[in-house]
Amino acid sequence: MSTLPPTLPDFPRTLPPPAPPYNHSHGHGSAVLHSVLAGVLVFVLFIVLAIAYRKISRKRTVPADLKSPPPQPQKQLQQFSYKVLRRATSAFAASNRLGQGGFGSVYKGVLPSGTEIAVKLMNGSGSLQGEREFHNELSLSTRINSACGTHSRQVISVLGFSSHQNRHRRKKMLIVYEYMQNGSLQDALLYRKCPELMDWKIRFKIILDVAKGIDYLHFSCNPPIVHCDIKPSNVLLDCNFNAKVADFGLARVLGLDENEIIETFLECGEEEGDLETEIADDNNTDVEKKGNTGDCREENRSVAEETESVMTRDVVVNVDPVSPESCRVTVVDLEASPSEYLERTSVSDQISVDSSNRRFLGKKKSGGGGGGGGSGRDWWWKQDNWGGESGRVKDYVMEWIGSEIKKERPKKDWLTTTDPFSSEQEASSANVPQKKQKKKSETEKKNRKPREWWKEEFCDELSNKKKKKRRGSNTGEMWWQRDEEFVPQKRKSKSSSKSSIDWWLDGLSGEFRHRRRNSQERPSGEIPKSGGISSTPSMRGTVCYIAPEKCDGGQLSEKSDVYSYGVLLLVLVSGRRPLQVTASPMSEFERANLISWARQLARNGKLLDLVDPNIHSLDQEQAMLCITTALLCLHRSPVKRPTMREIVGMLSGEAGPPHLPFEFSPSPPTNFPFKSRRKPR
Ligand SMILES: Nc1ncnc2c1ncn2[C@@H]1O[C@H](COP(=O)(O)OP(=O)(O)OP(=O)(O)O)[C@@H](O)[C@H]1O
Repeated sequence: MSTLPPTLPDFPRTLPPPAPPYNHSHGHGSAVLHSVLAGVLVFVLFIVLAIAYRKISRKRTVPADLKSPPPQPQKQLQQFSYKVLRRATSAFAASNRLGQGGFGSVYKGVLPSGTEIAVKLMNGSGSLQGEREFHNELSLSTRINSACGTHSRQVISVLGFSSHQNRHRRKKMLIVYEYMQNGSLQDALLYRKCPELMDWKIRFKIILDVAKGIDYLHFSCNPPIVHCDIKPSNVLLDCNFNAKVADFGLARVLGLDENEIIETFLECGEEEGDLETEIADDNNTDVEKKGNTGDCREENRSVAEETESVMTRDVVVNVDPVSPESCRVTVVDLEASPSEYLERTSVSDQISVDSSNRRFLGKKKSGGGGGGGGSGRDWWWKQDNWGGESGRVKDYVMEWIGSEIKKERPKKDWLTTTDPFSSEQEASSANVPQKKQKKKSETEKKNRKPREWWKEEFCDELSNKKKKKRRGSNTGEMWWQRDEEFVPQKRKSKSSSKSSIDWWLDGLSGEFRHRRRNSQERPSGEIPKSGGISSTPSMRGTVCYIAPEKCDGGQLSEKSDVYSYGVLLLVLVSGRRPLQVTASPMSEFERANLISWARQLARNGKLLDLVDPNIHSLDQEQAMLCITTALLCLHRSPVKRPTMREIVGMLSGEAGPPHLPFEFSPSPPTNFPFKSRRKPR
């Protein structure tokens, strides 16, 4: 019997739908798509990162041609802490004060290592110009330390700096220099009258040292550095009277913009003030307010000043950067009210000029003047131009001469003796009522402001003399009128309209007014920009020492230092200031302007009359050499001045002696009146 297996329920035979046949090409495509997408993403990310990286790295690395100047101050100069410098100078004690400049005081200090230093404390609060000078000086010093190769023995060494800001955000900027035991040449020669400087050998060495120092800046530094403010107070003397050129606050690197030089220094780190330093700040302010009471050098100076017949006082110079022709000088005495100051005006040979910020600075050299005044010469002042009480250079000199002569008038009325009207007055003096009248008018006359009486008496006298001269009478002619005769014919005819005082002022580096010169007279024949606008952003220098072309919109060049060096040479040989009236007689008045006097002596063949009578062991040949070189340096045209290298050659005897400029040769023109000093090779 067969049993059939039970039939399985008839399940619907539904098979799952067949899996879609595997599409090989589709799967491959999406994988490719994914990988492409990922690739694009990576690529984009890479691009973004690359751009970001480039941006960041561009910020960090400035192209080499835009970097200027390469040396960073922090790397080159030591950054001292304010505390260290404060301790070194006994909290800037008055007894340690060495002197005062335009933007602050200089103090003597001793570092813990025993090194003697001089610390210039620049009070930067509110003075942008002070800050700029600070950075400029640091920058230039770094450059001199690094870029100019071996440091010159004739240029001051800057050891370091400190920039400190206290809680009240008052900025103190300090520069540390090597200490120069004999201070500035100005002090040593003109105030202290150091006996050592009466030795010709030492004077001549200083002359040579300064020339070498400037030569180093012009020829060993690349690009050359123009000091822009060569004057006796910027020449410092060490214990052996070796001279060094100092103060680079106004110096410039040829071809570099001032801002480029300074920029790197603006990022200098500033120390945060702590309580101790702030207390010191307060003390310091007191010290500065009290002034210098214990410095024996200051005492010497004031004694010297009392004995001097001419009091000196600094003035403020305003040079408009837009129109340099409006070069103005203002005589300021802070102790006098603006209306008073004219009465107390005196001579100045130390005027710092800077127009970049229209800030003006000056420092008083002595009290006195027309009637008392301050004690001690040190003060500093900075402020914006205050209008009203200013005048042109000519006005200033006229005022100054006026005040000088006024002082002398009670003794000798030398001006009125040549006055054609004075004799008439004297003739009528027998008449008593007229006498009273005369007395009254004389008191009125005496009470006039210098400007007024100068104009009335002196200028009237000049015009009378001129009238006389035109009529054929040459008697009583004044020397500055004769000066015109020595001007080359071409110039003379051009400038016939100039007043006589203009020629006098010309000798005072006062060619401020010779604005339109022909292009050949300018260095490299460059043509002045229209409107007389200076190609340099600011004009800087010291009146009497500043080269005429600098006030004339001329381009900055090494030759302006050469001019200033020429004035310094004359000051060193003669032992006097460039502008000085020492007594009332006419003969002394003629000597008031050192440059004009030197030129006049050269024409008369009496160069040696210029030599300081206090000098001993004089080498006449060297003295003649110095004065002749000075006259060459003082040439009106910068291109005709010798270079500092040539000057060093002439003075050291390595080059042939200079020839007296033709216009100064006593007729017939002769060669230089001494033997060749050329060293045998
Ligand atoms: N390194 C130094 N060693 C000794 N004395 C110094 C030193 N530096 C400056 N002095 C003294 O301090 C005085 C002031 O110097 P500073 O350079 O501040 O001003 P200045 O050159 O006289 O005037 P200005 O700032 O208007 O050019 C100098 O005249 C000098 O007597």
